[in-house]
Amino acid sequence: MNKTIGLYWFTNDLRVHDNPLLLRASAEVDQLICIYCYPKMSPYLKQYAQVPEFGSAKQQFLDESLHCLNLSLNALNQRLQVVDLPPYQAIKHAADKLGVTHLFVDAVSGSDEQDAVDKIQVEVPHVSIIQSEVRSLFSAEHLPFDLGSLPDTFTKFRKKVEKLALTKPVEAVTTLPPLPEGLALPTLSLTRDVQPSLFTGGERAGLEHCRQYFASTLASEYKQTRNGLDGMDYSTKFSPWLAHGCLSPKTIYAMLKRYEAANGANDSTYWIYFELLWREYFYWYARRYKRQLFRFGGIQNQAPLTSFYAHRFQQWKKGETPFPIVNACMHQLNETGYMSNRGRQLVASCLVHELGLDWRYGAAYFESQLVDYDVASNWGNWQYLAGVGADPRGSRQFNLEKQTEMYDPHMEFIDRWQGRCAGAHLDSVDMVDWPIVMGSSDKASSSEKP
Ligand SMILES: Cc1cc2nc3c(=O)[nH]c(=O)nc-3n(C[C@H](O)[C@H](O)[C@H](O)COP(=O)(O)OP(=O)(O)OC[C@H]3O[C@@H](n4cnc5c(N)ncnc54)[C@H](O)[C@@H]3O)c2cc1C
Repeated sequence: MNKTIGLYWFTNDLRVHDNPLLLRASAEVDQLICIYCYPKMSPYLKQYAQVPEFGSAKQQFLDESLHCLNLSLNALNQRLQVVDLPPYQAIKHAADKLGVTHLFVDAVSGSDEQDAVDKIQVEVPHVSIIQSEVRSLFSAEHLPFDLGSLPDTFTKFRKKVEKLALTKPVEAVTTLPPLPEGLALPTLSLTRDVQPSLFTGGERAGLEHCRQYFASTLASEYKQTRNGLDGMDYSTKFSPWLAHGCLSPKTIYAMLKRYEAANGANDSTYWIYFELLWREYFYWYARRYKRQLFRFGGIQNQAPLTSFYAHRFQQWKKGETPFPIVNACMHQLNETGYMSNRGRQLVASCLVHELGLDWRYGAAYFESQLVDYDVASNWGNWQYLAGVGADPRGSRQFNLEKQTEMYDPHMEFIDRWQGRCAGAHLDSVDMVDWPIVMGSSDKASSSEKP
């Protein structure tokens, strides 16, 4: 009988523990190839984010996560091939060259990845595609509604799912089929200088972070502290590992339940689950709305009133606006690749309401910089704040002065991140900055005015 050859395409599921799809691959094929297609900045992202490349903290976290995954696979006599090709080309090449019979891929929430899977299904029909949820709390069969009937607000969604029993994390993969010989794909070696950073990528660091978090009492105070702006302890900081799939939400949930059993459940421990449900909502939202996630008019298909002021967008990105709290948050993002949830809400509100910019520019800039960038959570939250998403109130404008009084009353955060930007104005206020060249005809016409 012919050998079956599987190809496991890692996307945002960079782990070996609690990975039901990898477990399935290990049982179902005779040989296995593990690939990851290294992301490149798309022309769309370059245009909207207006940066030539991803932020260095984000890149470093990804590289560390891939390195760690490779080590985990090496321990199972396998290896990760980090491929310098777009997914469709890489998979097609492997299918043509080696006769891949099975493709294993997470049920992705990004529409580009799903388009690649759909194209493979059509163009390489002999490959069986096995897709299942690897990075959500629930699976599609688990949900008490069809995806097409996803509730239009988070609260309705939460009420339907929060009492559902969750399946436990799966047992660790202990063996993997061997790698077939003869696959020549252009691969990348990830040897960058490691810079000091807030987070270390990879499942080992992620699991260690969770253990330490739940070994402390922080979870019992989470609801009171979660709106902090600075520091490691006010919120869980699970997001970078969740976004890359170095941690699964089920693993976190299981640890949370163990913590509650040992220390008691309270509003704060529940609120961690509540926030994971927000993530879950956006995961299904992205799968439900696909490309509408990136549409100016959002899922409401109602384009907001806005304009494009190139200068204002640059000020926002660099943290040189007249709003110190916004500047401080943007400096924090540019330096670390991370920003608090409160900060994200404030800078997004500023971009949309104070600066009058198209929300997609802000979302794209976040995509290029955030160490925890997640397509669903990022674009879903931006839509929500721009009033074109799942917000029942339509739109949210934060009063930046009041927010500063509440969350940074002594301006410590602002000073730490140098948010006070002397003389910052939204637009030019000096006549010499106006881009009008006074020629003779201008003089003539201006002299006609009273
Ligand atoms: C404009 C905007 C863009 C955002 N972009 C992203 C993004 O790209 N990736 C991302 O993971 N989160 C994003 N968020 C959500 C949230 O800000 C981060 O998840 C959170 O700040 C991460 O820090 P933490 O892990 O300490 O969060 P915690 O407060 O400790 O929350 C625990 C977990 O719950 C989930 N969570 C919390 N709040 C939200 C939320 N509003 N939406 C979805 N999930 C949530 C995250 O997985 C988080 O790790 C965005 C929020 C806004 C307002």
